Amino acid sequence: VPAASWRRGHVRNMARRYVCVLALAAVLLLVFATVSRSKGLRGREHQQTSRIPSQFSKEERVAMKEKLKGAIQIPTVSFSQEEYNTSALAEFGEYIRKVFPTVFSTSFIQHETVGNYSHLFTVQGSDASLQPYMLLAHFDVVPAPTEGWEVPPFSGLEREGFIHGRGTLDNKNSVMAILHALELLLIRNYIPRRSFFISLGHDEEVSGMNGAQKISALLQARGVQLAFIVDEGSFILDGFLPNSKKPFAMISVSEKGAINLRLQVNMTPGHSAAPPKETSIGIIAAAVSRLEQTPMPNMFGSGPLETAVQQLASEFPFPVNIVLSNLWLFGPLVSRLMERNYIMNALVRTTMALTMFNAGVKVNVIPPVAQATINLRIHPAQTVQEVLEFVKNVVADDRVQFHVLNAFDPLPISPFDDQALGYQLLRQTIQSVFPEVSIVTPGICISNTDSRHFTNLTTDIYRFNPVNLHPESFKSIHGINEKISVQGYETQMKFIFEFIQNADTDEQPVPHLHEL
Ligand SMILES: CCCCCCCC/C=C\CCCCCCCC(=O)N[C@@H](CCCCN)C(=O)O
Ligand SMILES: [Zn+2]
Ligand SMILES: [Zn+2]
Repeated sequence: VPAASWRRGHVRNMARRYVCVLALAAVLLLVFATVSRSKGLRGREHQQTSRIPSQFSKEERVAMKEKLKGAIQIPTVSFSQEEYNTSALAEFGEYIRKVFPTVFSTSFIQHETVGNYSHLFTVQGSDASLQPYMLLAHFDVVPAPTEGWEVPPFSGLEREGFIHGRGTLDNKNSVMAILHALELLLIRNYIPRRSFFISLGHDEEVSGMNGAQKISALLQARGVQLAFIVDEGSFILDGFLPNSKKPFAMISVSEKGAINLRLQVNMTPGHSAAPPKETSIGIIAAAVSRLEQTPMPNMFGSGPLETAVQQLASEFPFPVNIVLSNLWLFGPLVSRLMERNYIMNALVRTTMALTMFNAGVKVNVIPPVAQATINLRIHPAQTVQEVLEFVKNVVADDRVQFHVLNAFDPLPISPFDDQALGYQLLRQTIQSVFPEVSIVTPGICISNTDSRHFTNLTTDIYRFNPVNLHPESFKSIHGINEKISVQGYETQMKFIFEFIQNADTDEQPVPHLHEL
C-alpha cells in the first residue's frame, strides 16, 4: 500500500477512535450525573419532578371550607398570659390530627408539641443543601363577646359566600390553609426539595412566650438557621387608597415595637362629702387626656413606607402621581395627609391607645388608687426609651407613677431587594395567584406578631397573608363580624400550595446585615 494512502487510512482510523472515546465519555458523564443526583436527592425518582398544578376537585374545595369551619368552632380564646382556654387548645390539637391525617403520618414530617399546646412540624426536604424556611401562624384568638355579631362568633356559619367567626382572618385561616395545602400536596406524592418548618402558636395574642418563643429556643438549640420566615401581618390591601380601585400587596418587612404602660396615682382615701381639690381619678384622667391631645411626632420620611408610596404613585392621576413620586419635595405634605386616616396614621407614627381604666371602690369613698393602662405601638424610627421620655414629659405630673408592664423595640427591617429570596418568592407567588395585583410593596406591620421571637434564626422576616383585606374587614380584626370569603380562603390555600413548590428553587438566600 503506497505510504501516503496508508497514512490517510491511519489518520481516519485514529479519528474514528477519538470520536468513539469522546462519545463514551459523554455517555458515562451523563450516567454519573444522573446517578449522583438521584442518590443525593433521596428517592427523587418517586417524586414529582414537574410542578403539581393547584387545581382542586369540588370535594376537596368543600372539605377546605368545612375544615376551616370546624376550626373556628373550637373557642381557643387567650385572655392573658396566665389565662387561656386549655381544653380548647388541646381539642384543637386533636382536631388537626383528625382532619390532616397525611400530614401526621408522612415519614419525612416530624411533629412536636411545644409548650403543651403549640405545634412544630419539621418537613424534611430531599436536598439538604437548601437552607430551610418557616411558615408561621397561630390558632389562639382574642375574646369575642356576642354583642354586635351577625352570627355567633364561634359558630363558623357560612352566609352569602362568607365563613363567619373569630379567627377567620386572625389567624386560624392561615393555620388551616397551611396544613390543608400540605395535606393536598402530600396526597399528590409531593416531596419538597427545600426543608421547611411550620410553627403554629397557641398564645400569640398574649405574647407568644409559651409557644413561638419556646419553638424558637428549641430550633436555636438545634443550630437551625432559616432562609426566611412568612407570618401574618399584612394582606392584599383592597380599597385602602383614596380614588384607587386596584388592590396591591403590602409585605411587612418590619414590625412596630410596643410598650404596655400603666399610669397610677395613689391617694389617701376619705369621705366623698369632703373631697380634695383633685381625686386620683381626676389626676389620671387629666394626664391621659394630655397624652391623647399630644400625638407622637410624625416619622414619615424614610424607610419601606416611602418606597411603598413611591411605588404606588403610578396608581394615582395627575398631579397626585407627581406629588407621590417626589417625596423629597412633597414629603411633609404627604405625611400630613396620611395622618388624617387612622390606619395610615398608625403607619407614620408611634400610636397610643388608652385601653384600660381601673379606679374607685365605692360611690361615697375618695378613691385610694386610680390606674390607666396605655398600649403604645412604636414606629421603627423610635425606641422604647424615647417614647417613655416623651410620655413622661407630656404627663409632667410627679403624682403619676409609671409602670412598664412589658416593652420591646421595633423589629429590624428585613431585606426586600432582588436578592431577598423570601421576599422574591412571595412576589413571584402573588403575581402567579393574584394576576390582578400588579404592585407588591414593602411595609410596616402596625401590630405585633409571633415572628418577633425568631430574630435569632433569620434576618428575613416577612409578614403577609395572601388574603384580600378591605378597610371594614380590617376593623373586624379583634372587632366584630370577622369573616373570610370562601373564595378568599380557597385562594389563600392555593397560594400556599404554590409557594411551597416555588420555594424548591435552587436559589440560595444572600446573607443580610441589618443596618444599625
Ligand atoms: C398605603 C398603605 C396602607 C396600609 C394599610 C395597612 C393596613 C393594616 C394591615 C394589616 C394589619 C393587621 C395585621 C393582622 C395581624 C394582627 C396580629 C395581632 O393581633 N397581634 C397581636 C399580638 C399581641 C401580642 C401580645 N402583646 C397585637 O398586635 O395586639
Ligand atoms: Zn394574629
Ligand atoms: Zn390578633
